[in-house]
Amino acid sequence: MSALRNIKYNEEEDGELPSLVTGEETNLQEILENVSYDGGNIVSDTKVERVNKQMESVGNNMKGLQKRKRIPVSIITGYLGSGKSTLLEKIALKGADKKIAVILNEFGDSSEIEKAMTIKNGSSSYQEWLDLGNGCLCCSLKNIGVKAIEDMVERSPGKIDYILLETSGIADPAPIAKMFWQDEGLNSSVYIDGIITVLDCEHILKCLDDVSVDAHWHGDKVGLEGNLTIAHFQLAMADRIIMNKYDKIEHSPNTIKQLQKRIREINCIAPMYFTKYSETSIDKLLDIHAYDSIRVSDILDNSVGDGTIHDHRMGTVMLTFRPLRDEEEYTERFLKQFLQPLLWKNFGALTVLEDGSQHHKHDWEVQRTKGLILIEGNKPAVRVIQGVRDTYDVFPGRHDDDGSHKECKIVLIGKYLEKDSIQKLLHKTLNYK
Ligand SMILES: Nc1nc2c(ncn2[C@@H]2O[C@H](COP(=O)(O)OP(=O)(O)OP(=O)(O)O)[C@@H](O)[C@H]2O)c(=O)[nH]1
Ligand SMILES: [Zn+2]
Repeated sequence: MSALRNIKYNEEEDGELPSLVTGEETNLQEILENVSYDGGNIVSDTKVERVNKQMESVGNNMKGLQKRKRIPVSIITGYLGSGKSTLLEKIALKGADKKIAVILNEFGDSSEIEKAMTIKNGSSSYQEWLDLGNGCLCCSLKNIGVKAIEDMVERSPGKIDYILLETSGIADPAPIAKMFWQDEGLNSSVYIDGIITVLDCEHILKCLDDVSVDAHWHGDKVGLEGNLTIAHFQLAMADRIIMNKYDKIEHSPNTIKQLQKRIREINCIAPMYFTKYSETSIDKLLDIHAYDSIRVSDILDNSVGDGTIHDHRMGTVMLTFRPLRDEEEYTERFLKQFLQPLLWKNFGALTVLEDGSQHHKHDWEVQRTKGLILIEGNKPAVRVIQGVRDTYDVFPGRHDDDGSHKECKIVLIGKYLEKDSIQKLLHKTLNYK
């Protein structure tokens, strides 16, 4: 940001000063009309113009700075009793040098109030709390939550480096993640950095296999349609998976293997960490940029497995395909004829059989989309696609320096996805031979 130059009068630049005006001159009016002056200094118009330009660029830089100082929000989700609060406390302790605001979104359980929202600033902490009352962000309290977060950021300018938002144990994180995207106001002051899902190693398999729709878990009804539980959604949306309560399974290697396989079938891209009492280093959890373009290539590269579906209820589909020929194929074909039908028309739910009858399969739904799209042609470009349910955003990507990416890659995590129908649609759209 260029410092403002001094605009005091100086002879060579501003020409000679008009003779002193005593007020007794007969042609006083005429003299005054010929003098141009700016705020007490008599300087040339060019200088005034130059200063205004500088003011403008300083203003833009300030806005840019303001813009840059957006605060990352990490959403911490996971089943009741999985260890979310334990994780929060660990992060707050380890992050004592960082200024962290913690927001709790419990089901109006007043005992949570003492765990109020704290902004840890070294030793002292500001006790303020955000009570979202009886209900949860994912179902009904969105706007209150958005407003409260905005107020909090306004109230403490420069005092917050990170926001950790703990959802209630049976909240679906997708609508909460979308809220950060869709709300212009929020979009200016905060951004969603990633979703951290805490699992209870001892109970999670039982919960995922609990097919009776009215399954009870800790006394809360959580069975959803089609034998899916909230745990499926919390897992599908995870950008980091904390396999907590490892002490409960550490002596049975089979359980550990079975657990890893099962979790990977649902979400094969999020890094997984086994922990005891949510003990893990915080640089694995903060600043992960899971929702913008910075890290998407390594996220896609580190995905394990081939993304074939085992748990048809909720699984990951991963497709790699040739770079797109040009901008037109990207917008007219890839976006309009592949991605949008996939996200918006619960494509695949309704299939017309040979005899013309309609066969209504389970409604399928993409929970999370991440894509790295290479566009060739005379204006080569890289696009990063980030999606939550039916909302997607496109960011300019960066050609990796070593040019290791030769193909496009897209990962979809969702309900009842069928890899071959999606593959067929893609091949048809890009008329693969
Ligand atoms: N054995 C064992 N217990 C744990 C571990 N982590 C947390 N706990 C205990 O599990 C219980 C629940 O932990 P919380 O951190 O309150 O879990 P939570 O997800 O915040 O629970 P809700 O807020 O009710 O959704 C507490 O008694 C913790 O001490 C662990 O790794 N091993
Ligand atoms: Zn909810």
